[in-house]
Amino acid sequence: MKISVIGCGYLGAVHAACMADLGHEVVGVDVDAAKVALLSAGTPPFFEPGLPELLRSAIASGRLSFTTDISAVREATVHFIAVGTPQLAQTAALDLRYVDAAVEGLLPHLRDGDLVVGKSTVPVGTAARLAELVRSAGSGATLAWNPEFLREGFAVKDTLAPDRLVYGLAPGDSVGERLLDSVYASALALGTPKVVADFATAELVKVAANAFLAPKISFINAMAEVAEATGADVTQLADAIGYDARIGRKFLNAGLGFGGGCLPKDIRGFMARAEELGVDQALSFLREVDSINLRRRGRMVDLVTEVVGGDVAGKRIAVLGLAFKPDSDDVRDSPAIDVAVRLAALGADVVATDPEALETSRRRFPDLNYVASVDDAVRGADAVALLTEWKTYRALDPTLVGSAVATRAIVDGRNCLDPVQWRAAGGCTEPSAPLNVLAGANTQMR
Ligand SMILES: NC(=O)c1ccc[n+]([C@@H]2O[C@H](COP(=O)([O-])OP(=O)(O)OC[C@H]3O[C@@H](n4cnc5c(N)ncnc54)[C@H](O)[C@@H]3O)[C@@H](O)[C@H]2O)c1
Ligand SMILES: O=c1ccn([C@@H]2O[C@H](COP(=O)(O)OP(=O)(O)O[C@H]3O[C@H](CO)[C@@H](O)[C@H](O)[C@H]3O)[C@@H](O)[C@H]2O)c(=O)[nH]1
Repeated sequence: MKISVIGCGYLGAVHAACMADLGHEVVGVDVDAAKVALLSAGTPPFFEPGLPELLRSAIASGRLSFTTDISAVREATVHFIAVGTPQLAQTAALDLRYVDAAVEGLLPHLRDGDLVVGKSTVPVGTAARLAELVRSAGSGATLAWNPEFLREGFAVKDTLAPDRLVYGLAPGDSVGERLLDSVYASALALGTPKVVADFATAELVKVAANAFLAPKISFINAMAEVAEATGADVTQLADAIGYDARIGRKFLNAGLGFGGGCLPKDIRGFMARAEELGVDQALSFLREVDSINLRRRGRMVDLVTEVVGGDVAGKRIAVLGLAFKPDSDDVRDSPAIDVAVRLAALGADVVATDPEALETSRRRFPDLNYVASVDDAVRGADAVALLTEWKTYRALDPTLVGSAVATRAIVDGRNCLDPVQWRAAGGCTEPSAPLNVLAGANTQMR
C-alpha cells in the first residue's frame, strides 16, 4: 500500500516508520523543514526507544521518505492525518487549525479511491465535518477516523502490535474498511481486535479512553492524600486493590500525577466539547480529576520546602527528571518541569538534569540551570527532588548520592526508590543525618 503521513511529530514519525517497516511505501510530510531534514537523515527529532533503528532501516529499504512538499502525497492512496491538536489557551478546547490546514492541503492532490484517515485526537463531530469537506471537493476520495492509542516510550510496540484498532467509517464505506484492513494486515493477523464504528463513536472512543485513565491516576493520588493524613501506605493500598481483576494494578502509581501532550489536554478538550454539546454535567468529574492532579505538583513543592526548613530561597535543589514520563524527552505539560519552575520562582537554586529531556526543557525554559549528570546535579544539594522515574534513577546508589549532597534529604515524587534501602544507607554513612525518603516511607507523594 502507498501511504502518506501528514504531520511527523511524536505520532506521525512513529506511524510512518512503522508502516514502512510493515512493507508499505510511505512518504511523511511536515511543514517543519528542520524536522524533515533530520528524519530524512534517519535521525528522529525526539527520543523514542526503537525508533532510530526502525527509521534507518526503513529509509535504507527505500520504502520511507520525508518531505515538506505536500504534492508528494499524489503517489499515495491512504493519507494519514497526524498533525497536532493542542489546547487553546482561552477555552481549553482543542485547536483544529492544523488538522483543517492538513486536510485542505491534501484536497488538490486527492484522486478517486483515495482514503484520508484522521489519526489526530479531535473533538467529536470533527470527522463528519471533514468528511463533508473531502466529499464536496469532488475527487471521489473519502475519509475515515482511526484514532491512535500509542503511549510515548512504547510507541513503536504500540503501533506494530496495538491493543485494538478502531475504524470510524461513513455508513456503508466498505472500501474504506478494506483499505484500512490492508494497511493493518499484520496487526489483524496477530488477532488484534477491530472495532468498526461510526465517526462519532470512533472519536469518542479515543477521548473516553483517556478520560478513563486520567481518573484512575487521580483516584490513587486522592487516596495518597488520605493516606498521608492517616499514616497509611498508598503503594500497599494500590497493590491490594489492584489484585482485584476488576480494578487492576496498572495506572495506580501515585506520585506527581499525569502530564504530557495528551491526558491533560484531552480531558480538558473533552470537557470543552461537552459544554458545547450541552452535556457538560456528564463530565464534571473530570474537573475534579484535573484539580487533584494539579494539587500533586503543589504538594511536591511544599514537601521540598519542608525538607529544607521552610524556605527554599537560596537553597540548592537537585531536580532529577524533567520529562513528563520516563523513556521520553517530551516536556509538554510535564509535572516535573512545573515543579522545577515553581521552585526556581520561589528563589531556589534549582540544578536540573534528565537523561533525554535536557534539550526539550532548555528550549521551553531556558532560564533553569541544567546539568548533564546526576553527579553534577546532586553535588552540594540541600535537597534532592526525584520527579521522573527513569530506570537509571531507580537504580541510584544511595550511599553515593548521600556522600555528594550537602544535606541528606531526598523527596521521591514518583515512589520509585526503596525507602528502607535509602534510609539504611543514610544511616550507615552518617547516622545523625539519615537520608530522608519522604515519599517512600511516609506515604507522602506516593
Ligand atoms: N504523542 C502521542 O503519544 C499521541 C498519541 C496518540 C494521539 N496523539 C494525537 O496525535 C496528534 C499529534 O500529536 P503529536 O504528539 O505527534 O504532536 P507533535 O506536535 O509532536 O507533531 C505534530 C506535527 O505536525 C506538523 N504539522 C502541523 N501542521 C502541519 C501541516 N499542515 N502539514 C504537515 N505537518 C504539519 C508539525 O510541524 C509537527 O511536526 C495530536 O492530536 C495528539 O493528541 C498523540
Ligand atoms: O500509574 C500511573 C501511570 C501514569 N502516570 C502519569 O500519567 C502520564 C501519562 O502516562 P501514559 O499514559 O503512560 O503516557 P502517554 O504517552 O501520555 O499516553 C497516554 O496518552 C496518549 C495520547 O492520547 C494515548 O494514546 C495513550 O493511550 C495514553 O496512555 C505520565 O505523566 C505518567 O507519569 C502516573 O502518574 N501514574
